[in-house]
Amino acid sequence: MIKAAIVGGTGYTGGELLRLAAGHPQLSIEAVTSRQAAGTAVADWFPHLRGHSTLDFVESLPDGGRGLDVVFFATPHGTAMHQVRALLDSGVRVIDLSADFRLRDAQCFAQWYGQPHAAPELLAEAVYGLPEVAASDLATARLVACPGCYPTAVQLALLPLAEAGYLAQAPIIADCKSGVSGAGRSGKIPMLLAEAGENVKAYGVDGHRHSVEIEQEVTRHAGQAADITFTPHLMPMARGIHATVYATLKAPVADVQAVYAQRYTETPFVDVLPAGSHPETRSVRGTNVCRLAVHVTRPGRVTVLSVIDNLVKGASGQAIQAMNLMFGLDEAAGLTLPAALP
Ligand SMILES: NC(=O)C1=CN([C@@H]2O[C@H](COP(=O)(O)OP(=O)(O)OC[C@H]3O[C@@H](n4cnc5c(N)ncnc54)[C@H](OP(=O)(O)O)[C@@H]3O)[C@@H](O)[C@H]2O)C=CC1
Ligand SMILES: CC(=O)N[C@@H](CCC(=O)OP(=O)(O)O)C(=O)O
Repeated sequence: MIKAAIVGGTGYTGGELLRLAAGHPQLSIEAVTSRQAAGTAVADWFPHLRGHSTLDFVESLPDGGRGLDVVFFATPHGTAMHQVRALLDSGVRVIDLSADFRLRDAQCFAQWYGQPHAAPELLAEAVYGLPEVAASDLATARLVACPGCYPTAVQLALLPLAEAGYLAQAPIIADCKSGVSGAGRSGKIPMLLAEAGENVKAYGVDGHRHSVEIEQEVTRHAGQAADITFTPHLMPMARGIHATVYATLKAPVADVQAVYAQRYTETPFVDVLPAGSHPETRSVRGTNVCRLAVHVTRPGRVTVLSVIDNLVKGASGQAIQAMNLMFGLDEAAGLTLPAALP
């Protein structure tokens, strides 16, 4: 049994970690923190977890986390980076769902996240935890940076073209839509039903922090610069991301569908749909699956449609997938149920 704790258990991703842990045969959540809910029962906070968790929230990790195998941080950016060093020194591995260890460069982090990095010496060690790329690094990782939700959907859409050397530097356009849970549970006015319902709106067009993360990673997969125009939109739904990614190839490729099918034959959570398909966000709701469809719209131009659940493959499910690989478990342990539909 893996002994784990969650820092930041009252948010959407913390709640999702607890839900997924309830169905995981080898994961035991020993403690879950919240400053505002300390002393109250997890089941009082999350009605769907009644009967699945007997824990009470605690203010901070008991005994500083010592004795645990792994700690998940489901906290806002700028939290984990202050606490990770002590955990690693105690022999506890860390999976951070925030952006604290995603960017390789501390100055770049400071520029996009508006604060200096508190542990820049750990950036080189942190494994960027997209399991479809990093499975072998995850096996030995002490510190894992879970990819952001939009970057997960976009990278999986581009990965086969990037790795095969087919992707041109530009234009590459990622037109993305997200449900409101992507913004967290802290009650921002634009996320209220009366504001987000019956409405679609772009945001962050002049610069979203995920642009730099997407470019950093696609450049790494391609081994050459990738210039990506990324535009997110807020959709009137609770969960889900739909990424429509327009890629330009260096030259026409004979069978792009086969390139995708081949790249993802051994990856349990990427489902390449038959040619001509249009994946739906509801088909992955509550699951760790990314569904992809590839369309060649003219020679050398590819449109990839990619859907994920932002809270599962985009956050907590991906974190558990990474944990499974870190501890030598079945990669899919605890993550196999299909979506609830409709
Ligand atoms: N929502 C999403 O779709 C995705 C989110 N992420 C990332 O995951 C992280 C969590 O997101 P989400 O669950 O949506 O966030 P929420 O705002 O819903 O929850 C944040 C949690 O962190 C706790 N917290 C806040 N500040 C601190 C602090 N200084 N120290 C300790 N605990 C703190 C809060 O509890 P309390 O204040 O009571 O301590 C709460 O439990 C973020 O970094 C987010 O960017 C990543 C991918 C997708
Ligand atoms: C709808 C919405 O607001 N989404 C969030 C992204 C959430 C996420 O996964 O990103 P991080 O983990 O990097 O915070 C946003 O655009 O800021």
